[in-house]
Amino acid sequence: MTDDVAKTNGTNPAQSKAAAKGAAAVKWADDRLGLASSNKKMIRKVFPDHWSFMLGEIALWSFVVLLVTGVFLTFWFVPSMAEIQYQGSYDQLRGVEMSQAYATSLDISFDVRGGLLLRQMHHWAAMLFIAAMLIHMMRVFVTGAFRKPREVNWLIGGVLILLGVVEGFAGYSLPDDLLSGTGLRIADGLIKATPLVGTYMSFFMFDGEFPGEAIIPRLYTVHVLLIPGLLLALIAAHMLLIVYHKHTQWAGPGKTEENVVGYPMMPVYAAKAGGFFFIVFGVTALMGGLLSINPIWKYGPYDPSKVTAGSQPDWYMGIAEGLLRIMPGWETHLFGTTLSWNIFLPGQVAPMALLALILAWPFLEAWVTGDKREHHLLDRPRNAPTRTAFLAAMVTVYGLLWAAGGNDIIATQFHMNMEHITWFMRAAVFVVPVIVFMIAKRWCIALQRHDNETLLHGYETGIIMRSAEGGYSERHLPISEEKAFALTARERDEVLPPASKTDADGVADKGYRVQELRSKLSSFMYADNVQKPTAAELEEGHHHAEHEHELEAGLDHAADGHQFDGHHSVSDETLRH
Ligand code: HEM
Ligand code: HEM
Repeated sequence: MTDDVAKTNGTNPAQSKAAAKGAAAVKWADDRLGLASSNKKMIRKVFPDHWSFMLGEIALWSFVVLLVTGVFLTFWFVPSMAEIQYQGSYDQLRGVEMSQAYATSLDISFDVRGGLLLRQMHHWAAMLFIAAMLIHMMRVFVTGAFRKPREVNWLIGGVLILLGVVEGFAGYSLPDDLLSGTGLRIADGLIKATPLVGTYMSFFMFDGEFPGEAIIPRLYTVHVLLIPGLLLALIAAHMLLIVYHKHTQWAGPGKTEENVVGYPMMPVYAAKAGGFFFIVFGVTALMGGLLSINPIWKYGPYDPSKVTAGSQPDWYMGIAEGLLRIMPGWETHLFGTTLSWNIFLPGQVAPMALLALILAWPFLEAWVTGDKREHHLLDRPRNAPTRTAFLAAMVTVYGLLWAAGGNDIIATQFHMNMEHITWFMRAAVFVVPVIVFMIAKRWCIALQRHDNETLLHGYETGIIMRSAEGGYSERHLPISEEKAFALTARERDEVLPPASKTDADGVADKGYRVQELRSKLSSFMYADNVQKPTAAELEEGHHHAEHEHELEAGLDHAADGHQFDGHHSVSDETLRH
């Protein structure tokens, strides 16, 4: 800054005076806030470029849209369950007794200018927020971006997704229409199913018997203050950790575990990210303007004696719904109380167990491999077949439960028996993910093999050559150095040797069982993987290719300009890996 001022000093006195004033102001602020030095670093912060890094940003910007539209909604929404008579402009409900929360939600939809747009934008942004988080989480998982040093950010992410879902559910409950109340009724059932303390918890939450008068004002505080505050704090921590760790990158020439290659924050990345905010805002505005969502006027106010046909929860609740629908009606009666496993297991235990398993995966992987190094280069999904297959299995569980949540719709649309669908789903959620796991794992391994083929023998050109003897063969050409580098920029997987019952001195090893489990998991996870070719194999591959080249020398013209240059198909740099 002072350098710039000195330069201007020499040129124009009027300008230099203004610049000196500006510098003084900046110095004043910097002395107190220390921003200049930290900003200097931030400005030069490098961010690698890949489309998949956009997913976290979609989550971020849709959260901003939620904050902005949510604040507007608070101007008109009254979170009260006090009964009033609706007198707004929606004819079909005029004169109906309803809560003030429902009446003001109707007002926002019909009588506040732009209100429906904002309500719908808010709701679409909520859908997008959770979808973006989930897909972002999958990309982090499948590329191994959760490895050291990013495990804490992975766990923060886990809390973010959980809070996001609860926040969405709380929002969905606020308008107090029939769908809201039906959702709350399910939540009440889930809470009551907690063994021993369930009823007390429900009474505590609803301030007495369901539905009571307290739930909407309470959910309102949770929805506009508590959870947004927590989300904001955690997102800030998430971002700070990304800056601190630096972003991961894909392997390629010049990109190592020690550097980050990409665009600087200023001006490129800031402009890109800033522009992206407007795209996300624009898309949600378009959706809010054009696509109807949650038409709360359709079913009327909440009435515990009514249920709606055809009501659907928001998409992210689909799996909870599916779990509840396929669970057999198990109950235990003990000392005059009923333990409702039919609700407790699918409603609380199963979703939490699934989330815990996914969140624990990085730690499980690190324990099995014993790898304590930092990783800044991403794994190609195929190079971690077990991890990728596990994700495929989880997505399958999710999809099946989602379908199970719509078993009534499947039954009516496809003229099927609902009982049959339920029975099918009960078996399918255990069997199909295992099959998917096996297929996905073999698929990854096949792709690894394909990579090795390409490295050793070049890529298939589709050009069929006829030899002097009359035989046909396909022409292969070497891949570029960049590609060869990227393909070989991975490590060999090590499989732990079987555990031994005694240590080196023949004394029984106490940790034997744990070591045995670890080595079994290690061979389950890594033994079938195809390792990248060794330097010697690559060398041999290219000699072989050269030999072929000599044989084919006279027939070379068809390969439209590509020179077969065996020496360069595998560079020295590649061999280093
Ligand atoms: C409110 C929700 C979230 C927001 C706003 C958010 C935002 C971001 C952004 C902008 C990035 C950098 C760009 C990118 O890699 O996409 C990032 C990276 C990351 N996020 Fe999130 N995220 C959220 C939720 C999650 C969740 C649910 C998880 C996982 C459970 C997660 C784990 C991570 C990790 C491990 C990184 C570092 C990845 C790397 O350096 O390659 N995040 N997040
Ligand atoms: C992650 C953040 C958020 C999510 C996922 C979310 C989700 C939702 C959803 C799904 C609804 C139901 C909308 C409908 O009636 O169709 C809703 C309603 C509402 N939200 Fe949010 N919201 C979030 C943040 C906020 C914030 C930060 C505020 C205010 C500061 C807010 C204020 C409201 C209000 C006042 C309503 C009731 C309006 C109405 O339904 O008529 N929300 N929210």
